Amino acid sequence: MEKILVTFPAPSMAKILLKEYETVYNEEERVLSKDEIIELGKDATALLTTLVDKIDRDIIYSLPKLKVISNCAAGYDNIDIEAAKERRIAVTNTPGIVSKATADIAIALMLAVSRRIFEASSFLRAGKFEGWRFNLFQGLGLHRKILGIIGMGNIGKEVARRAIGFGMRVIYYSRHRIPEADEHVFSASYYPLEDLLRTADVISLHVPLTPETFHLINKERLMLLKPNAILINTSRGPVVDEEALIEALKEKRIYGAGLDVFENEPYIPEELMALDNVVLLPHIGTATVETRQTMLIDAIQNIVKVFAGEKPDSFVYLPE
Ligand SMILES: O=CC(=O)O
Repeated sequence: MEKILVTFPAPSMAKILLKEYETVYNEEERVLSKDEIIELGKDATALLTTLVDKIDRDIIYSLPKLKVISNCAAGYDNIDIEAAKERRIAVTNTPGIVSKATADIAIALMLAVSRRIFEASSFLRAGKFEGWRFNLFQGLGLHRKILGIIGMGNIGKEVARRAIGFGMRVIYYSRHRIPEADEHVFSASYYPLEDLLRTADVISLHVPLTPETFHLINKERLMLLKPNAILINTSRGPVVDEEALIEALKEKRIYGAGLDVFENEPYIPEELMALDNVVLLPHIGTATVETRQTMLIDAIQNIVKVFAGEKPDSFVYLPE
């Protein structure tokens, strides 16, 4: 009998889709501890997880019947993939559907930082608005500015599409160069990383978190940015050296930053909270009703397909 541990309070639709299986749900809005996952999942053949569940080697080796870990997220840095491979446990994710909602949040952050939306809104709510003033909250325009996309996968491409609509010029850096035809479709030219950092007015990060991308944006690279540059991160917090970014923002070496992700979520350094030139969001890149619903359906279908010996729509690792 297949048995699924769902680590988060999934909507009732999950129960309908999983009705044929034995299931255990965490119904509380809190992250399960390692011991709880091991205890609740002891006979589980599948785990349905989210990005806040750290599925480490201990968990993977403590669940003897496990066949599949289905992460309801695009990123999978929360899962020890090596350990899963050693035990021949499939790991699946939901990258397709998240692109548009995440790209929307990247653009929302660009506008919020460049046009100082939250500063201006707080000013008004504080009763300080005394009428139109020539110099009131002048920000920076995006039109004709250069957007540097780092990581030209599904999300990066959606950001490029949107930015073109704002009249931006798009350049990109990616581990794998996209085909020339695609560069044409997305009106994006390839730049080596350091050149992109020196050239772009707005930089948006869309890489997965891996050992190679940890602190990809470090102190030295932040030094390359233009004085009016804006950095947007909707990928994973540790891609940016947060301490180095705080220094750059404090010293006003760049114009600002828009962050949906942080190095040690949910911890946000006080110093970051205190700055005016940064917009902070609580990791809501994929948080639309439509996207979360489809992510859940996709994640469940991935489990069902692994159970049936079929190829899931998206996987990080699938045993032969
Ligand atoms: O951060 C969200 C995701 O990886 O889906």
